[in-house]
Amino acid sequence: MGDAIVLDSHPGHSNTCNRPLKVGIVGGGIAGLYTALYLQQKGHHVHIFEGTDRIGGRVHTHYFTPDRDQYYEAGAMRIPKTDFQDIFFDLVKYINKPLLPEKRINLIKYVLSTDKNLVFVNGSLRPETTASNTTPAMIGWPDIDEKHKDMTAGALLKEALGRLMKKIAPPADFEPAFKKKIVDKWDNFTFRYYCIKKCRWTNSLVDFVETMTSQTNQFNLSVPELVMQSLDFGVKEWQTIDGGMSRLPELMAQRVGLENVTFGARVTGAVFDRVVLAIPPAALRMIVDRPRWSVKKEVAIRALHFEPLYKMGLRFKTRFWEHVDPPSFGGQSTTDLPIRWIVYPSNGIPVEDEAHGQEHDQSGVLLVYSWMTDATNWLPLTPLERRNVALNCLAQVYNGKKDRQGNNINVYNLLIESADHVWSSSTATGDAMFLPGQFKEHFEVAREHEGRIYFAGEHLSFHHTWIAGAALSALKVVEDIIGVKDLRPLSDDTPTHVGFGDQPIDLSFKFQPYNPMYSGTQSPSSPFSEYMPVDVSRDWPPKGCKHLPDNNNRGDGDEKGDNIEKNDGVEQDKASKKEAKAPPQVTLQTKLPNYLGMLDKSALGVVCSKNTSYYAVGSWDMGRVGFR
Ligand SMILES: Cc1cc2nc3c(=O)[nH]c(=O)nc-3n(C[C@H](O)[C@H](O)[C@H](O)COP(=O)(O)OP(=O)(O)OC[C@H]3O[C@@H](n4cnc5c(N)ncnc54)[C@H](O)[C@@H]3O)c2cc1C
Repeated sequence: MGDAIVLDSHPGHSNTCNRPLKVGIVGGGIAGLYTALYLQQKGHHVHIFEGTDRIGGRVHTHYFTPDRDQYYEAGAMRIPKTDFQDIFFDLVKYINKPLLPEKRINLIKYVLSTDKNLVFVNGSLRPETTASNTTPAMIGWPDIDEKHKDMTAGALLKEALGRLMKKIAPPADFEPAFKKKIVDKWDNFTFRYYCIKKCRWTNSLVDFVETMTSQTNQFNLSVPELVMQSLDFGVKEWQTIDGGMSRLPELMAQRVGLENVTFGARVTGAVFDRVVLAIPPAALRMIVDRPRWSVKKEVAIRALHFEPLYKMGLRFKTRFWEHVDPPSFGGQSTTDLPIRWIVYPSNGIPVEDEAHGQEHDQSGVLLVYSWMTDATNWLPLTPLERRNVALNCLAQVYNGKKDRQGNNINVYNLLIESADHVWSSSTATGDAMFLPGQFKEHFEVAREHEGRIYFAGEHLSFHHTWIAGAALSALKVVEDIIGVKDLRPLSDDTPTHVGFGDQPIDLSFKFQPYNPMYSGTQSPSSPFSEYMPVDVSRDWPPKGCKHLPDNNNRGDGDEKGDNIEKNDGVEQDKASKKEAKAPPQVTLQTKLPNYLGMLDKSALGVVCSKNTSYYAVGSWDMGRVGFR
C-alpha cells in the first residue's frame, strides 16, 4: 500500500491519515453503511460483511407485491423533523445528489396521530377521545385521586417530564446539559420512581399514563431514557420515505459499491487489522472468537438493554379504516389489546376531494405494533396463531363499524395476506432502551474503541432507537479511525470523493473447515447473483481476482497448513477432525467481486476441495474474514 497525500481541503473534512486504510465493517445496517460511505469518501477502502442476505438491518420494508403502497415497514418507519435528526435528512440529500430525479428518495409527510384515531381500552371503544386526551375518569381507571382524575394522559406526561425537559431545552447545549442535569442526577432511577417520588403520583396513575401514551413497562426504564425518547416524540412534523424506508440502505449500499459488500457472511471470529463492529450487543456477544476486553467493557456489552419490538403488516382488500366513521387517514389507534397500536399508512392516503367523494376499493396495508412486554408476548405463538390474535383484536376494534355502502367491516373477509417480524428473534432483538445506571456506567465505555477494533450501532448514540443514532455512532467511529474531531455529517455539500488514488486492496479470506453440524442449513441464495454470475467451481480464481503468492496462501493444496493459524473456532465431528489439519486460506487481489454471498455450498465446496481435498465450506460457515 503506497503513501498518499491529504487531499481534503473541505472545512471540517480534513484527514490526518496519510495512507488509505483497509477497513472491514461487520454489519450492513445504517451504522455499517454510514461508516463505509464516510470512510470511502475520505479515500479509504472498505468491505462490509453482512450476516444475512439483505442490506439495511432494522430498516426493513416488507413488500407484499411490487404494486404501489403494498408494503409495511417491519422496522424503522418515521422520522421527526427535529435538529437531532438532521444527520438523517443530510444523509438523504447526500444520497440523492448524484441520482436522476426519478431515482431519488422522496420524503413524504408521515402522520403521527390524528384526532380521528380510535381509542380502545378497558374493553370498549372510546369514540369521544384521543389517546392523549383521555382522562382516568373517562375510562373508569381505578384508584385515582381527585386532583388527577380529570387530567389528560398527555397533560400528565408533560407535567412529569416538563421540568426535566426545561433543563436541556435550547439554548442549552444538548449533550453536556443532558449528561449533567439528567444523567448525573437521575440515571440510577426508573421513570416510574421519578413519577412517584417527585410528582407524587400513585402506581395506578403511572399505569394509566403509561397505558395511554406508551406500552407496558416502558416507565421502568431509566429517567434519561424517557427524557431522550420524549425529546423526539414531542414534535408535530414527521416524514417517511415514499416507496419504503428500505430504499435508503439499498441506495447507500449501491453507493458503497456492491462489490464491497459480502452477504451471507455471519462473522464468528475477529482477526482483523482494523475493523468496525457495527452490530448490536446481542450479536457481538455471540462472536466468541475475539479478544476479551476490560471488565467494564465486557459488562457493558452484556448489559446494555434492548427492548423487544413486534410488528405485523396486514394487507386488506380495501383501506377500510379510511371508510369508517370516524375515518383514520394515517396516525395510529391506541388499544390495550395484545396488538396495542394499529398504525395506518401515511403513504397512499387519498387526496382530500377523493376521500370525501368516491369509495376507495384499492387494497391497502396497515400494521400492528407492540413494544416491550407487549412485544414479548407474541414470541411463543406460531405465525398462524399470531395472525389469528391480530385479526381477533382488529375485529374487536372495528366491531359494528360500517363502510360507505353500509356493510359491516369484517376483517376476516377483507384480509388478503399478512407478514410479521419478531425482532426478538433477530440479531438485534429490538431497540436499545436503557435501564437505570446504564447511561452512566456502560454507555461511554461501550463506545470506546479497543485498539483497532471500533464499535458502532444505534445503541452507542445518545439518540438510540433512531436511524439518526446509528449514523451518529458511525460518525464518531470515523472520527476515531481517522483521528479528526467534529466531522460534518455527509450531506449534499460533501465533496463526492476525497481519495488517495486507486489503490488495490488485498483481501485475505480464511475459510473454516466444513462443519457437518451445519449441513442442511439453508444456502444464502443472494438476490444479487444476477449481477455477478461467477461460478468458481469452473472459474477459479474468479474474474478480476488473482491469487497472491505469499506464505499464507494455501491455494497449492498443501494440507499441512504450516503457516496457517489453527482453526479453533468451529466444532468438528471426529471424522473430519482427523483429516482437517488446518483451514485453507485463499488470498485474492481486488477488485474483488461480491461472489461469496451468492455462492451455494456446492460451489464453494468445489473451490476448497481444489485446494485441499478435506474441506468444504459454505459462505455461512465462513468464520473468519481478515484484512491484511
Ligand atoms: C420495529 C422497529 C421500529 C423502528 N422505528 C424507527 C423509526 O420509526 N425511526 C427511526 O429512525 N428508527 C426506528 N427504529 C430504529 C432503527 O431502525 C435502528 O436504530 C437502526 O436501523 C439501527 O441500525 P444499526 O446499524 O445500528 O443496527 P442494525 O440495523 O441492526 O444493523 C446491524 C447489521 O449487522 C448484521 N449482523 C449482526 N450480526 C452479524 C455478524 N455476526 N456478522 C455479520 N453481520 C451481522 C445484521 O444482520 C444487521 O444487518 C426502529 C427499529 C425497529 C426494530
